[in-house]
Amino acid sequence: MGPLAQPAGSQRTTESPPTARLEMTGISVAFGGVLALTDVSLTVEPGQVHGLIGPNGAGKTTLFNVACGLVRPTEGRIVWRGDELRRLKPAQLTRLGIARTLQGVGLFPLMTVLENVMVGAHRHAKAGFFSALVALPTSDRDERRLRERAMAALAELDAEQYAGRYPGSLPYPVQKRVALARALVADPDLLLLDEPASGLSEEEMNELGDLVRGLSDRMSVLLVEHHMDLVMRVCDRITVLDSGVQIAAGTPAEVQADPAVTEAYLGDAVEAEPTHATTFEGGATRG
Ligand SMILES: Nc1ncnc2c1ncn2[C@@H]1O[C@H](COP(=O)(O)OP(=O)(O)OP(=O)(O)O)[C@@H](O)[C@H]1O
Repeated sequence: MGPLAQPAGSQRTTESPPTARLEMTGISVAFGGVLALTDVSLTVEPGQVHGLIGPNGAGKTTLFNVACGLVRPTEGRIVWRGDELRRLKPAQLTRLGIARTLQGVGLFPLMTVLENVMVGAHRHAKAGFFSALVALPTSDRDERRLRERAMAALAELDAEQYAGRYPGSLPYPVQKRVALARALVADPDLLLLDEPASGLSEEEMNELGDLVRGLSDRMSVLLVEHHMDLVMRVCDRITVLDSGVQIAAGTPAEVQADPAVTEAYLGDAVEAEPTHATTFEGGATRG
């Protein structure tokens, strides 16, 4: 897969680098009696790839879900492009210039690959299958334009040959590429990626790393990922959570050198099943 070209219809050029900033400040989330996050702050700077890491149960997915409106924080502020998002809902994301891929794949099984990607380009696209059906364009001209954009996104991810197939008939890594094409076709200013490398081979992961790095000249990326090699290679900054609390933040080198981080991961490796062991420094993975 090569670096993604600007999707057709995009307004941005290389002369106008990304300017959108996501600021999450003092975020706390309680699920019943469980404090999943306590006073966590994270800013994704324009055009940066920001990694979010931490051992199992650290609160990564919860913070990711706060960023995409799936979880409402108990406390804290979310500011996107200078505006506070008080009641962020997943259905508003595309219109706000935010796209996401979730853990797993999440493609609609009864739609073709092309239709799945077209849904991603629709500014009112919602999360459900029937909403997605409604979101498909009605006019021939709209449909043609969307189809072209979706095909361009698929082509950039080397997946255009699967356009007419149903997701369930495709290998998992191809499905992941399609899910990424669906997120990118809307030409977002912020891309939220939850464990994009899970289930990928080393070569596919390297390609994904190149792709994510290449995206940063036109969008910011928040990356939740267990594969340390990938995180260290592609991120400009990293936030580390442990037990719902931020224990470190900085460049990959700073985070790697932080004893609190090593300690958190060592504890996790000791508690984890042998097959899920994580070593922070060796780039070993789990998930
Ligand atoms: N819907 C929920 N209801 C109750 N507790 C939850 C819920 N979602 C998460 N939690 C709890 O919140 C804490 C943080 O979970 P979260 O899934 O955000 O961690 P994580 O860092 O993404 O973990 P992993 O790496 O294992 O996916 C955990 O203790 C988890 O059990």
